[in-house]
This record gives sequence, C-alpha cells and structure tokens, in this order.
Amino acid sequence: MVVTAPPSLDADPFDEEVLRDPLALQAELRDAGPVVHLRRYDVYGLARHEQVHAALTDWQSFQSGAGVGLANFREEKPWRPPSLLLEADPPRHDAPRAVLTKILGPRALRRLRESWHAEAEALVDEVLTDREFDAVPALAQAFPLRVFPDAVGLPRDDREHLLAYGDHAFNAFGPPNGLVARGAPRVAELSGRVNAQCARDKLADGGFGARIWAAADHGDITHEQAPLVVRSLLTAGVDTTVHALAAILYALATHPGQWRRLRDDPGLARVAFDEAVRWESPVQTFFRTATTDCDIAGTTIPEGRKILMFLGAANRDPRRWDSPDAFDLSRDTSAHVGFGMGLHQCVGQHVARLEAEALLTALARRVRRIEPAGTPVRHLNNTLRAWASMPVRIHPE
Ligand code: HEM
Ligand SMILES: O=C(O)c1ccc(-c2ccccn2)cc1
Repeated sequence: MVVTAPPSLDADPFDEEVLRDPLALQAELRDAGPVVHLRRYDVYGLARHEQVHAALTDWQSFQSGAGVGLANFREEKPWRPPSLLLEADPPRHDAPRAVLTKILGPRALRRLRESWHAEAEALVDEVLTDREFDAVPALAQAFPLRVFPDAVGLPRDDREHLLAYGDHAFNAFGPPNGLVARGAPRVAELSGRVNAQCARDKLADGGFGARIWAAADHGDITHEQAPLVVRSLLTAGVDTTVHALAAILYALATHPGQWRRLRDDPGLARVAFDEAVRWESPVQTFFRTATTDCDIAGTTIPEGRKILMFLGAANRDPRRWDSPDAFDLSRDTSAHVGFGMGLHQCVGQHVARLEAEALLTALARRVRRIEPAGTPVRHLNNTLRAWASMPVRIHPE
C-alpha cells in the first residue's frame, strides 16, 4: 500500500464567517480528497459521505472515550465529567445505552404521542393569532421547551437555562475560540442548575428521569451513573431539536412546493423532518480519536490523533446524493448521517421525530401558506447549525 500524504489546508472550520456559511468550505474539503489535513488544529478532516459513514461505524478504530471534541481527554481535563454514552466506548457504554434505548424507544414514546399532538395544536393556535411572527422563539424554541422537560420530569419553572447550557456544551466540542469564551462566565451557574435537576427527588414520577433512576433500582446501571444519564438528556435533547425544528420551518418556508406536498399529505411530516436534518444538518461536526495507526483511503491517521467528521458536508455529498442541495420530500433519506451512524447513533432521534411530527401536523392543518417575512439571522455555534431569528408570514386555512 503506497501511503500518500493527504492534501493539507489552513482553513478554520470554526471561524465565525465559515460557521455562518460553511457550504463553500465543505465543497472544497470534499473535492480536496477523502482525507484532508487541517493544519490549524493538526486534525484529519473527513467531508465525503463514504469516509464519514466508515469512521462512524468503526468505533474500534475511532473511539469516543477520548472525547468527541477537539480536546483529547487523555491529555487534558474535560470541562465536565464525561458522558457515559457520548464519551464512552464499549463495555462502559453498553449499560447506559441499553437503558436509554428502552426509555426513549418508539414503543415507550407511544404514550406521549397524543399529548404532544395536543400541545402542538394549542401552541399553534396561540401563535397563529398573529399573521407574522418570529418562528424561532414562537415555535422552534417554545414547543420543545414545553414538552421535552415535561417528559423528562422537570418542573415548569426551571427550564429556561437549558438552551444556554446545551449551547455551551456544543460550543465546547470545538476549539477554545470566542464562542466558548463568551459562554464561559455562565458555565458554573448553568452546570450547577443542570446537575441539581438530575437528582432523583427533582424528577416527577413516570418521566424519563424517574425511569432512569428506576433502572438503577433494577440493577441495569448503578445509582452513581443515574444522574449522569439524566444529564445526557438535558444536554443533548434540547438545543438539537430546537435547531432541527427551525431548520424544517426554514426549509418549508423557502420551498412552497414542498409545503404544499406536506399539506396535501401530513403523513410526510416524518420524511420532511429527516430531509431537513439531512439538508441543514443541525449537528455539523464532531470528532473521534484514532485508537491505533489507522488507514483511511491511503492516509495513515497516527494513533492518538483526532479526525473531524463533517456530517453536514457528507449529507450534501454529490458522490452519494442526487441534487444534494435540493430540499425534496420524495428523497430516500435513509442513509443521512445527521443522527450519526452505528454504535453511538442518536438514541433520542425518535423523541426528535415525534416532536417534529406533532408540530408539523398541527401547522399543516392550519396554515395554507408560510413564507419568509424578513431576513433570517443565524445563531453561531461551533457544532450546531442554527437560526437565532426567522420572521415568517402565514396565510391561514
Ligand atoms: C434533531 C435532533 C437531534 C439531532 C440532530 C441529534 C444528533 C445526534 C448525533 C449526530 C449523535 C451522535 C454523536 C456521536 O456519534 O458521537 C447523537 C447522539 C446522542 N443523542 Fe442526539 N440528536 C438529536 C436529538 C436528541 C434528543 C431529543 C435526545 C434525548 C432525548 C438525544 C440524545 C442523544 C444521546 C444521549 C446521544 C449519545 C448516544 C451514544 O453515544 O450512544 N439526541 N445525537
Ligand atoms: O450524553 C451527553 O451529554 C451528550 C450526548 C450527545 C451529544 C451530542 C454530541 C454531538 C452531536 C450530537 N449530540 C452531546 C452530549
């Protein structure tokens, strides 16, 4: 095997102007080769679908236990105790994962379906008393923050900090840049509030949190692990869905033909969700660490080095998708990597899909047309692709 030196770039994927519009760099990375050395961080970038999919499904070669951000937990102290799912490999990963798979699985969510659809209809009825509004606070933030903390078992008066906590957590996967620095002053306060909410006596009976503690009583995990598993829900389950819902609303408001298809067949809500997750990729990037010297497409990744997977770039790779930049509800989205792939694939994806199905079904029944009503404004984050504001105008039924 001839080992070739990969192309090398000075580009900074975490530069704020790149985060605002990453598509040009993504195309440059895909076209430069299957592996690109990013000199600024001395990491190896994978931007094509084939290599991202291969790395995600090879957890033995590319581990999560050294962290899935730029920081290598073997070399520096993490900003918080590592996640027992995200930042763990088998065998430590297995039991916490099995517990959440059961609690967040499609069957377990059936009991929430009716109430989440009702909550979505109530919220949409409230919001649609105006013809013009900002869809980000009014719908994309309001709906998840109403139903998800309820489902976890949190009281209604202690949740407005969750967005800021998650925003910092997702910034912290990137380099220690301005976005991380701007979040730093609140970290102690936010961490204190979130950690307190993971205690058993703070979690309502029957919720996801109480079920995690019950799994510890049952011996599936230990009582020391239980609060950290609850913390996983509060870290990974809020900002991701808020930005995914905003992405769907943006896609539908800017593609009237696709909105009409959804109205004609509200059963397309789940496809619309997955196509929006592919098209916008709310989670854009994260890392793995090579466990040995690994070969990717002729390049050797030395042991202990980080690879950076560009999920957003992979989800728009013309080598894998026809017309990748088109938002198209007739597409087969099954291979998108917006939820990851393999061992660590998102365990909360069914929760996210149910939120989207409830909100989109409520909107499809009440809104004949939705269109942009002003310039949308990006919210920048090292890992998340997000909207801060999206003014829309609706034409009711
Ligand atoms: C549209 C919304 C969401 C997106 C785009 C998303 C994306 C992802 C991705 C890409 C991963 C893989 C990380 C990796 O491979 O290292 C992941 C893992 C995870 N997600 Fe999600 N997620 C979403 C919603 C949720 C929700 C609602 C929850 C909780 C209810 C959740 C909980 C988790 C957890 C605990 C993991 C770690 C799984 C493991 O390492 O075994 N996510 N998510
Ligand atoms: O277990 C946690 O605390 C946790 C789980 C998952 C994530 C995550 C990271 C990258 C992409 C999507 N989700 C973050 C935190």
